[in-house]
Amino acid sequence: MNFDYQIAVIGGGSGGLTVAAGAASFGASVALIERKAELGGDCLHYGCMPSKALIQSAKEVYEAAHYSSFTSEEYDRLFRQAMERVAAAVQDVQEHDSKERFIKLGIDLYEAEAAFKDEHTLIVGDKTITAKRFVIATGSSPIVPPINGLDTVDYLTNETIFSLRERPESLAVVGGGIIGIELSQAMARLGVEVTIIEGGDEILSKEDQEIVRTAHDLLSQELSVLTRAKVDRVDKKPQGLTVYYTKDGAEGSIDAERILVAAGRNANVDALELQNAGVKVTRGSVEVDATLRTTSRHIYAVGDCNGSMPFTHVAGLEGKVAVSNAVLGLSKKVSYEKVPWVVYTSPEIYHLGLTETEAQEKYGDHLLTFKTMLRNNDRFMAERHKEGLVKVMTNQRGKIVGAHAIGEGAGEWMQEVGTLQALNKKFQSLSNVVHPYPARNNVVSQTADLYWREKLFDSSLNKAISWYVQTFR
Ligand SMILES: Cc1cc2nc3c(=O)[nH]c(=O)nc-3n(C[C@H](O)[C@H](O)[C@H](O)COP(=O)(O)OP(=O)(O)OC[C@H]3O[C@@H](n4cnc5c(N)ncnc54)[C@H](O)[C@@H]3O)c2cc1C
Ligand SMILES: NC(=O)c1ccc[n+]([C@@H]2O[C@H](COP(=O)([O-])OP(=O)(O)OC[C@H]3O[C@@H](n4cnc5c(N)ncnc54)[C@H](O)[C@@H]3O)[C@@H](O)[C@H]2O)c1
Repeated sequence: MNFDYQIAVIGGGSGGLTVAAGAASFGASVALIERKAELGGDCLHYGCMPSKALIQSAKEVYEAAHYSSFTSEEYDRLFRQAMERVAAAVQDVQEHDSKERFIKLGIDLYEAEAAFKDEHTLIVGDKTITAKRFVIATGSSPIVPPINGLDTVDYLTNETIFSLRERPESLAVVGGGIIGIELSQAMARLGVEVTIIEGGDEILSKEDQEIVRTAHDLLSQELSVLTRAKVDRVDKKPQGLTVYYTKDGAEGSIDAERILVAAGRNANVDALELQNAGVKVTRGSVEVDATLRTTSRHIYAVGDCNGSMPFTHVAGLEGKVAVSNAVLGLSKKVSYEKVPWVVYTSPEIYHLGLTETEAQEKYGDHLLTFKTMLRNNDRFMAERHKEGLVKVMTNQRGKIVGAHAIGEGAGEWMQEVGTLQALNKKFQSLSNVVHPYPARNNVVSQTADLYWREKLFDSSLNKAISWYVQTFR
């Protein structure tokens, strides 16, 4: 059977663009279908890029506020400037992800929503295209929980918050996950009074508990955090709204000008008519095996839509694996064991592998945990950023099973541990690498030194060395 294309990629975000560009570079005929006017997906338009631009602007304002206090009018102006800077940053990257770039690679672009007609046919707007293989990369959208009255207020999500130009006086945030926390801190630093309402026991539920406690304490200095709080309803008021919630059995309420919903993500699968192609959806996401194949063998799924790990670098990783399998015919498996992530709060949080609780469950008495508090490191003392810690867990031989940190710039300097793990090196080998003093990553080698201290202290080798020094030197 003849097909219009060898590969049709649905979705022009982080995952889809990686697949389309990779497939075209190997000489495949490729169709890329994107329902929005621009390529780039959530990361570029409503996610990583605008949020990181906003976080940087907010950080500068926050640091400046240590030296001179701003009036309400000055905060209004700084807020507008921050939002304009966000738009400029998105525009910069948009040029990099331009349609022309992909057309030049020989890819046929379709600007329409795609739906499967049958296993090899897509309806794309008023056209029909066929392909031998498909990669679904349709991403995710914000979950809007069924809260009474929420639909009567003009609530914000990550898709609308970056379009704000006027500073709200106050903001209630539903959800204390990564999105809620990053955006809340940025807003607070731009002069918005923020209250986070989190239904679970703690914010940032996927992080190591000790790291979360530090993050919670530090964030509470800048904004209000309510945990174990269930939002019951939202009432619209002439000026803003009131959020009613139940916390620990008691009812409470807060008034706010705006409300942001950051309550998790839903995979974008509804429009695809996946049943027509025999593709199964499990727990709301496209079901895939370790090679990223769906229940239809010629159809693959990458990125947020498959429910694995909703990060841009994971969409990129999966995109590369999908190219190997769908284009080159390999059966490469994707592994998430060595995938780190960073929460871009101030200070940043770095996450790799198991948390301490998970590692203790898995390794029990065989687990080694090495920890350095930043207050015991010269650079963090010098910069007066002493809050935070580094924690690395290994097995008895030094194989890294988890690494976590909270501290100024942790997203950059902790990746040293991620690189060691990816290269299958033992944690203690870092002790042999000379670090320039007082670079922040000294705190990582300082932590690796603890391995030797633990291993040598009280060991028979240490006793023999002591005997040798005392007897012969
Ligand atoms: C506020 C925020 C901040 C974030 N920050 C970070 C961060 O700092 N680091 C990080 O790693 N991750 C971050 N993420 C997560 C990251 O944005 C996602 O993991 C990433 O965008 C997923 O890429 P994707 O290709 O799966 O989906 P997307 O990038 O969302 O792309 C999917 C594309 O498919 C299109 N589409 C959907 N359905 C159809 C259809 N039927 N037909 C045609 N087109 C369709 C959509 O329009 C979209 O363009 C953040 C997310 C948010 C919301
Ligand atoms: N720095 C980064 O890499 C980065 C930044 C932002 C987002 N992301 C990605 O996006 C994903 C989604 O982020 P997210 O924060 O939306 O989701 P999430 O699932 O991490 O957090 C959602 C939070 O909302 C809470 N919640 C849900 N319904 C609620 C309700 N009705 N009332 C009160 N609380 C409620 C949940 O308990 C949870 O803690 C992240 O897991 C991450 O993978 C990554």
